[in-house]
Amino acid sequence: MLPVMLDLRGKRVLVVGGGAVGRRKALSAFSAGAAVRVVALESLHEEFAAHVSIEWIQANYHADHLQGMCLVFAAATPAVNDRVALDAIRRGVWVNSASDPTAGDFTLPAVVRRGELTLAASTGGAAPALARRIREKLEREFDEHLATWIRLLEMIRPTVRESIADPELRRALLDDFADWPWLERLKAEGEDATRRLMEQRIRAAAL
Ligand SMILES: C[C@@]1(CC(=O)O)C2=NC(=C\c3[nH]c(c(CCC(=O)O)c3CC(=O)O)Cc3[nH]c(c(CC(=O)O)c3CCC(=O)O)/C=C3\N/C(=C\2)[C@@H](CCC(=O)O)[C@]3(C)CC(=O)O)/[C@H]1CCC(=O)O
Ligand SMILES: NC(=O)c1ccc[n+]([C@@H]2O[C@H](COP(=O)([O-])OP(=O)(O)OC[C@H]3O[C@@H](n4cnc5c(N)ncnc54)[C@H](O)[C@@H]3O)[C@@H](O)[C@H]2O)c1
Repeated sequence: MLPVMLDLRGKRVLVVGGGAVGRRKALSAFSAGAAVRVVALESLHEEFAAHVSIEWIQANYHADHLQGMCLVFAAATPAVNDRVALDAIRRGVWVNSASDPTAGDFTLPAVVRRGELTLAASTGGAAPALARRIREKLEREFDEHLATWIRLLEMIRPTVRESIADPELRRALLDDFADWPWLERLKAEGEDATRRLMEQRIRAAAL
């Protein structure tokens, strides 16, 4: 399996099934920028009333629903999901089956997001409940300070590039800023103090 980060902006995504699983997948695809269409037997779920860009079609799934889609999540009953997976594979549309990890092209990992950082845990379908537990553990270990740290690193990187000509020194400094004691410092002293200290170190290295 190849882990990838998909940019779904401007891509059309179909979700078959509007239960808890289908809605979760529709929201994930929507958050990744996709134009999402849900096909389900029941009428529009209230959770989606706020998400006007998610189109909800109350219908029995038909292969025609795959027309123009680049990705499909089968999240209905196992029998329907099997059909969706077969139809999609036949048409060359990438498909995920919520009921059978082997039926489609990919499975979804449990995800933690911290600013620009994404942590994903997958057991490849062996133990989804364990993937969730690992996600919870990662959430505790990597809290919001990590997002701030990454933002700081992104911010000071151009300054390091501009101020330090020696590539060895530049690398050593960036490597040091990306080391764990800085996260501890950030937690203890806050963002402004940490940024000032980083800037001091850059000035000292530039001398
Ligand atoms: C990671 C996560 C992401 C997400 O869905 O967004 C995800 N499942 C999550 C949770 C979860 N799913 C289930 C439980 C109940 C406990 C249990 O059954 O173990 C829990 C735990 C809970 O909810 O606490 C039930 C379940 N899941 C699948 C089946 C069918 C089967 O395998 O037979 C059944 C049985 C259904 C039934 O029998 O009715 C299948 C899949 N679930 C996957 C992903 C893919 C493999 C991921 C991997 O193995 O790493 C895969 C193959 C397909 C896919 O969906 O891509 C999400 C964590 C979200 C979070 O972060 O909290
Ligand atoms: N991946 C996961 O995390 C995970 C977790 C639990 C369950 N599952 C699997 O995901 C699937 C969905 O789970 P759920 O709890 O959301 O189920 P659910 O019963 O709440 O929802 C099923 C949805 O499928 C729709 N549906 C059924 N037949 C259809 C058809 N012919 N055409 C269009 N829509 C149809 C229903 O209208 C409903 O919206 C199941 O197959 C289940 O085994 C996966």
